[in-house]
Amino acid sequence: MSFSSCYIGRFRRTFAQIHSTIAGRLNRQISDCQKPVHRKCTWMNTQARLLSSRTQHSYRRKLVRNGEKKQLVICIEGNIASGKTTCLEHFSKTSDIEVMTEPVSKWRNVQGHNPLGLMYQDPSRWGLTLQTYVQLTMLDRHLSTITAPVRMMERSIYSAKYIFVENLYRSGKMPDVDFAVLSEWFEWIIRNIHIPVDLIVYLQTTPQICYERLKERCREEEKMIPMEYLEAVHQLYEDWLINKTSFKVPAPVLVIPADHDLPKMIRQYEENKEKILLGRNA
Ligand SMILES: Nc1ncnc2c1ncn2[C@@H]1O[C@H](COP(=O)(O)OP(=O)(O)O)[C@@H](O)[C@H]1O
Ligand SMILES: O=c1ccn([C@H]2C[C@H](O)[C@@H](COP(=O)(O)O)O2)c(=O)[nH]1
Repeated sequence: MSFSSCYIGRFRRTFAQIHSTIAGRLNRQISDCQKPVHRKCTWMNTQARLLSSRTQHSYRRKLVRNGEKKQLVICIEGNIASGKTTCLEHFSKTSDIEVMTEPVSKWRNVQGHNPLGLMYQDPSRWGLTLQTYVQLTMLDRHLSTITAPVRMMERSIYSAKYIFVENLYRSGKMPDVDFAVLSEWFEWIIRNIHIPVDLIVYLQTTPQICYERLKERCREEEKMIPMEYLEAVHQLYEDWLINKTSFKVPAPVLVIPADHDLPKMIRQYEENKEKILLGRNA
């Protein structure tokens, strides 16, 4: 087999895997968000109907998650090492809440490769690779079946794009063409797939505290992260969720100050539990 046919064969297999992952998570129905339509059709038919519906009507139809019901989806957002996983651990003890951490283990090992580590070593070369995989795995998380009345998940497909892709691009570490490809992928996803988020819980920290916690956690790939990186991520989060000057915020935001020690954080989580369970920020 020639090098090119072997390469094309591998590309086709990878594309088929990605396609079946996403398609498998989707209900093969189309929905207009206000008026759900319950028509069964194939993935290809769905695409065809989406296209035709867009040309004929002003409202937009989106693909929906398998078995989508009225469960609440809460996304926990915050800087690296702000305490998101620790927060989820706390709420995992509550009945009726399903917690879902970020798929970091996948980002550290995809078929024996470590895109997270590669990205930190050479962001210009590997930023696109990591963020493409982050986008896929986060989409997979958003579309997976919810098994409890409330789902709390760590970060979202939105922060992957609005914080991490944006940071790579703004810092000059992502070439224009990589940013354009990722942006078109992202825009297609949010235009065509319904990704419900009911509340964003923002763990608001100072970059200095995150730096200390990052050092304490000591994840191998993150050893070279400088303070400036955490400051840039912090500013992007503040502009998105507090100042609301950068990107559209997909849900109401509940801000929890998170520089405090663990006992105080747990008290704050308990104080905010009812709001979180109701998906409210006030
Ligand atoms: N309130 C806190 N005070 C001190 N250390 C904390 C606190 N919350 C978390 N940590 C520690 O900080 C590190 C990062 O926390 P983690 O929950 O993994 O953050 P994230 O998931 O946001 O990256 C971990 O070592 C964790 O034990
Ligand atoms: O889109 C993303 C999301 C996360 N990362 C990096 C940042 C951290 O090194 C790890 C996991 O983040 P935590 O805040 O510790 O959960 O993944 C990224 O590069 N791009």
